[in-house]
Amino acid sequence: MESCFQTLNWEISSMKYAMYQEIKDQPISLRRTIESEKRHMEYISKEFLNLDKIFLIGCGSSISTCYTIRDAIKSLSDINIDVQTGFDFTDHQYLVKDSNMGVILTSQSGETSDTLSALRKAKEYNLKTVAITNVSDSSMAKEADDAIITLCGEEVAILGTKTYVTQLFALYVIFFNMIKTKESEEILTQLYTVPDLIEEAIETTEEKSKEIARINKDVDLFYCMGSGLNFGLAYKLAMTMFMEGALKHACPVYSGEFRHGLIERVEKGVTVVFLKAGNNFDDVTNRAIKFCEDLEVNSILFNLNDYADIHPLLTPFALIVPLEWFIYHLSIYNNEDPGSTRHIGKIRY
Ligand SMILES: N[C@@H]1[C@@H](O)[C@H](O)[C@@H](COP(=O)(O)O)O[C@@H]1O
Repeated sequence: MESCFQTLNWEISSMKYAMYQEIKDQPISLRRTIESEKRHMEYISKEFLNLDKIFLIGCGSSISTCYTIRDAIKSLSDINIDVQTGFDFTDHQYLVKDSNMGVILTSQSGETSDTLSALRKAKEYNLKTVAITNVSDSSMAKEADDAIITLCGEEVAILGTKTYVTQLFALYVIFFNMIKTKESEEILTQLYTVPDLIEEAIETTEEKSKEIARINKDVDLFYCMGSGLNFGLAYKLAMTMFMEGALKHACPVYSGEFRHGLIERVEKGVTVVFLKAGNNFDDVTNRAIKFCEDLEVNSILFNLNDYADIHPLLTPFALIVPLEWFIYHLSIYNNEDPGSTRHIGKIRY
């Protein structure tokens, strides 16, 4: 498949860090990917429909999309999905040759060694494999049985912006096409409004997020909490956005686990970022928010209802841009380039 890099000619402003332009590139990346890969994703959806089990493999930003789709569809269907890191799949997964299972490997670069070795193991056991990657001539794109190529152009910022939304989008198309209910069809219809939604959020959410960043610029540790499908986003926020991007300490917490650890640490001076979908997934998150309020914890709330009027199972698409602006400006307030890296590059160790 022809590389998309030569055809994209976006101007990178020399005055801003790479992440700035990459936030802005998200709508065009989505539109190009939809135009080029929509039918292909629907085909993969059919191919994977009758499998006994589907493994989703990735790491960092890429595994966060796997957690999100797993948790988004589990309230609507009993599709058997198992999310694993490449290392776990390679080192600890028992497999039987020729079993009726499939593996979807998510990787911006298509080269991450742990995910690549999982692909090679899946092939050794003759399982169906599909890579979702941003690099059309990467090892994963070449070695998997099939590959969905996200057309984002080069992504420089370490934490993953446009590759995150397009990868997540591809997983939604694949899995929501497997569920034929009225609700899933409504979600699929709304999914195709996401490029417009993101375009609008890029224009309208920066100032508010910048202010949140200013207020919290000296915070050292951010706990990131969500339940249901928002756990995947909380994971991405902590692992790649705060730690890799803003170089701040952070820890993802599943809201259901709040009272088994973090509850003993919350007090005035501790900061918790809550992600809310505004539906009944949020019961346990709401209880944690109330508990923290009573203890004067520094709570930062990103709630779907404040940003978009879409189905709660699409929440990550509505919250990602305000979160990106928050991380972008938090980094600037701390004199850090949000896209740079200290020890690990875009192409891995
Ligand atoms: N520092 C990077 C992360 O930012 C990235 O999310 C992850 C997965 O990379 P890829 O999606 O290319 O497999 O690898 C590294 O850990």
